[in-house]
Amino acid sequence: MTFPAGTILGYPRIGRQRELKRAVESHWAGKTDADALEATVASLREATRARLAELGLGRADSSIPESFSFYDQVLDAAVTLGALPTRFSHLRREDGTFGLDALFTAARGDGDRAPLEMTKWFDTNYHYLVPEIDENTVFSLSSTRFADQVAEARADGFVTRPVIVGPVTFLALAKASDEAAEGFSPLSRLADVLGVYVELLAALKDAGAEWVQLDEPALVSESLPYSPAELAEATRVAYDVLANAADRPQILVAAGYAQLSPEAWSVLAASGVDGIAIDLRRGSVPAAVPGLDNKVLVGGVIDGRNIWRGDLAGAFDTLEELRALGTAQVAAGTTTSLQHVPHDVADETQLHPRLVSWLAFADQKVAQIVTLAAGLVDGREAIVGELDAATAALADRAVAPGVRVDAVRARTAALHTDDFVRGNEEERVAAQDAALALPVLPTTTIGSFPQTGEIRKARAAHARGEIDDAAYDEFLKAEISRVIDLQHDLDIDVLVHGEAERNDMVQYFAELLDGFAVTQNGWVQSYGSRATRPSLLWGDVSRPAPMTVRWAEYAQSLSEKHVKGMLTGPVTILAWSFVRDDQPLAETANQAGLALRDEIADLENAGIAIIQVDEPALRELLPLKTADQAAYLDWSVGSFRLATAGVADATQIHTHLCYSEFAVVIDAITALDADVTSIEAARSRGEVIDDIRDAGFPHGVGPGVWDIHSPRVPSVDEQESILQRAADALPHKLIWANPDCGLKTRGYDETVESLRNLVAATKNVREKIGA
Ligand code: MET
Ligand SMILES: [Zn+2]
Repeated sequence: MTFPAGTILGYPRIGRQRELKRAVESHWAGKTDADALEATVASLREATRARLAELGLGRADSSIPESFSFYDQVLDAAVTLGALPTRFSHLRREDGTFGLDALFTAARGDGDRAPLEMTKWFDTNYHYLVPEIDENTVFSLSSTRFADQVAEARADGFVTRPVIVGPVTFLALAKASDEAAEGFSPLSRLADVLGVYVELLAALKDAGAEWVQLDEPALVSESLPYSPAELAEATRVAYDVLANAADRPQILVAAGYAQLSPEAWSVLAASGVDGIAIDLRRGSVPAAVPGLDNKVLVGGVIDGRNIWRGDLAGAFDTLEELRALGTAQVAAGTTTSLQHVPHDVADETQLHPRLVSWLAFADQKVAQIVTLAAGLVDGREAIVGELDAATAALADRAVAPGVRVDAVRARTAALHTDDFVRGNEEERVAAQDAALALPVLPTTTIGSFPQTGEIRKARAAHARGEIDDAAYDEFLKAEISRVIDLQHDLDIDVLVHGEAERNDMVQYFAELLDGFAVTQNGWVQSYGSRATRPSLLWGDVSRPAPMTVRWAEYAQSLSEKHVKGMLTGPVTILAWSFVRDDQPLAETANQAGLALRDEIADLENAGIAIIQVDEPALRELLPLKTADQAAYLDWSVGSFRLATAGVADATQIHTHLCYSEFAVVIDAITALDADVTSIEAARSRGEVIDDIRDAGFPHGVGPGVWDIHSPRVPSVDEQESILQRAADALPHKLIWANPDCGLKTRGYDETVESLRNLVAATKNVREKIGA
């Protein structure tokens, strides 16, 4: 059984108009029952199949992936393997399976039953749910969903290729449950999950699948708790069992996001699997190794993670190079699932046509795959017109106005090491102490206040032109003044203006900076039913005019206390946009850094004494390969320093990072040289404080005492205990009291109560430490 000449590793599942979001949220709200939801998503899958066939993928040759998920693909695997934590056992049905209610409850929690933890999927902004495994986890085939979807497609005249997280990646991404013994490693349960995968393969075959795709991106990563050698050995064990299963479809193992480790590559080549899909954008053509002669090799030459039309001729060259490895067949593929890009450039009506001609969203990438596949079958001559058109678009992009701006380039070229260095820390501390007159354990928040329906309505009305600029300004001023009054009432020490003017912490800046475009429909799933709309960073970045100064100045005019200036940092602006791929990220980051530096100078001149530059994405972009990490940290930290190093000693720079894996990037966080850093701490009840102490972190630090990701109101005691833990471990002078992250997703009732408790907790601790 051969493989099609071209395929994609997965397709966006949220729907062109975010139909999935609407359908599941309506179900969660109790407005639609499970049957209605199932019917809606079945029609969504039907539309996806029809669209992919229309774009040129074969209906019956397994080239269309079945990559639908209600919430997350790792959760789907956990449910199918029966591997939900015991706190959800009661949701198992009489026939032993888990239904939709179990899936959603594991994702979202239920009263005291905490949801599965969520974390970033490799170096993307997509979040998966972390399986919890221990010695006693019972694995058993607990859902027929994958097989049902194959059958559904069959009935519709399609032979699709189910996409499932593979056994090694499933366990490598899991964490030991709270019940596990100290030192337990989830991967030690490999032999036990394999039996279930064997059963699953048989069920898929029975339903009509001819190929199955097992995703094993763990095999590219050097950032997991297992070495490449351990992961390769697990791969050997796993695929020996699966390849020898008596009753199975052909197996394609897919490993995108970076170069497959040489160890895993050799193991997979020597194994009995039928195909291997590799990433040739972030990886290169691998070495010839024994066992390839009977394999299909899917060359990931179309980038699943960016939105550029790119170099199609170069992609075809790479496929031809792959043929020299002597595999049974070479097919054209995407590097990863297309779940990381929006659906269709054709849905954008406001973008400049010239920019549009350089872009490829998911549907355009499918068409590129179809072109490359035709070239593999019929020869380069057959597709030369398409290859040349893509090359011409690249050439046009290189010379278009705005892509390279001399004045911007002259500035980055003239940068000097001094531009990245702030004044001596001791002098800074003295100057800030004198200038700011803050109490011990100052209280503050991370920036945003609740984004009420009223705010969203006003923003939309303004965007539609229903209220004019003056009226919208008045609205925002009233909102700022309300938020300032509230903080006065709560007796918070360092205030914020609340960020009501921002639709999103990156897009707001993208709209005001040169070099960016924003989309109308470019939604990308972030987690569950949540999607973001990344901006397109296509040209040289500069700041035509101040972006936040007016609001900061107005807010400061309403208070005797300090109001923080609030900016998004250069690394996060890059990480949460689709960035240009025609120059090193370091150059783009410095351009953004300089734009922010100008903004910070203007804020300082306007009398803002404390300026916060958020970098929640600093950890996320950390390369998966250890060899690449130092260079990344160098330019990312550098761009933050470039943004912030121009201020006077007396101006206090804050930064905010919302994750607790502090230890992983502690040196980089120290090197940011911010005066104060706020981080996530509440979910682990302050565990990260020990890392901060052990590292001898020299700057101010605000370990979040309230987990804002949950609607729960943390009590005074709860917040006090985390703050007390900090006071016991760290010099009191360094500690700040604040929530975990911004409050924009919270409601006002819980916000006011939680902040009141935070202030009370802080006052209690101050008293105890005699401050
Ligand atoms: C994801 S980090 C968010 C920081 C931002 N200043 C806010 O409060 O919303
Ligand atoms: Zn945050």
